[in-house]
Amino acid sequence: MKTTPVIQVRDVEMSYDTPDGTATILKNCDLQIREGEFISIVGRSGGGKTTLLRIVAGLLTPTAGEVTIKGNPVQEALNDLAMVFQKPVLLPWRNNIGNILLPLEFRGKVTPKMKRDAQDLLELVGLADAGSKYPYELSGGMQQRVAICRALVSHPQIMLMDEPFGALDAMTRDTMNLELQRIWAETGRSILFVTHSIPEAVFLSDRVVVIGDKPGRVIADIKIDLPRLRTREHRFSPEFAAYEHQVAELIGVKEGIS
Ligand SMILES: Nc1ncnc2c1ncn2[C@@H]1O[C@H](COP(=O)(O)OP(=O)(O)OP(=O)(O)O)[C@@H](O)[C@H]1O
Repeated sequence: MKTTPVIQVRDVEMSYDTPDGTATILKNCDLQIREGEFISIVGRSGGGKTTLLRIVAGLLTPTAGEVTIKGNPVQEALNDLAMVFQKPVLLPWRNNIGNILLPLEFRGKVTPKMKRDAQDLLELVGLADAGSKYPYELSGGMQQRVAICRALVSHPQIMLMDEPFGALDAMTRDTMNLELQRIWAETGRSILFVTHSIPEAVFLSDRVVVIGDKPGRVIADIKIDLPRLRTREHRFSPEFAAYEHQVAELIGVKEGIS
């Protein structure tokens, strides 16, 4: 893993004018992500996680501070980024290969090589036979895998993922965690991942970043020193439990760990 920061968030602030006055959602927010790192952002609901991710994606402009991607302003680096949302948002009238190729179509002509790449990605996520099928023929977890293929097809250096497995049942979510870890290991992407689930964050991440609320800012940046590739069994180790408790305490979770 190289040490060059691919994402640099410096002193970011985000405020909104509301009928009750100015609401400051993020303040003095600093974060650095290096090439190939998997970073999760956790924190209380409403603490500003999605806001921070959208600022990094260039979808929101911060009130103050800056975000750079490989040293450039976000707006000049959009080709380096791809985003995966909580819902897969696939076009129902296009088959799955057609959905995956969509970002490339927006940029110009789709070549046979790009089509082969899309098929390779389907194989990577275990859906080799799904290309000619339509989204409605797939389960929620399979559709989210197609959405991940769509994010990967343009070879972005950075994947931004906003609670992508939040709508899945626990078993499917576990499987998707393993799958995402494998894709991350095989493709070498930097991933910034927002989640409500502390076990998911600990399982997937090189570092778990905890956002405190009112206003949101980074209150802890915890290195997860567990071996790769992680297996289901790692979830039951004392080291894993210790990380879960450390993160839960920082968030202020009093009972249980979501
Ligand atoms: N356009 C807006 N105007 C005013 N307030 C906003 C606006 N957009 C978001 N907010 C507020 O910003 C805060 C942070 O929202 P955000 O979605 O980033 O939090 P979050 O940590 O991702 O929450 P959750 O975990 O529930 O998804 C919330 O209190 C939200 O109401």
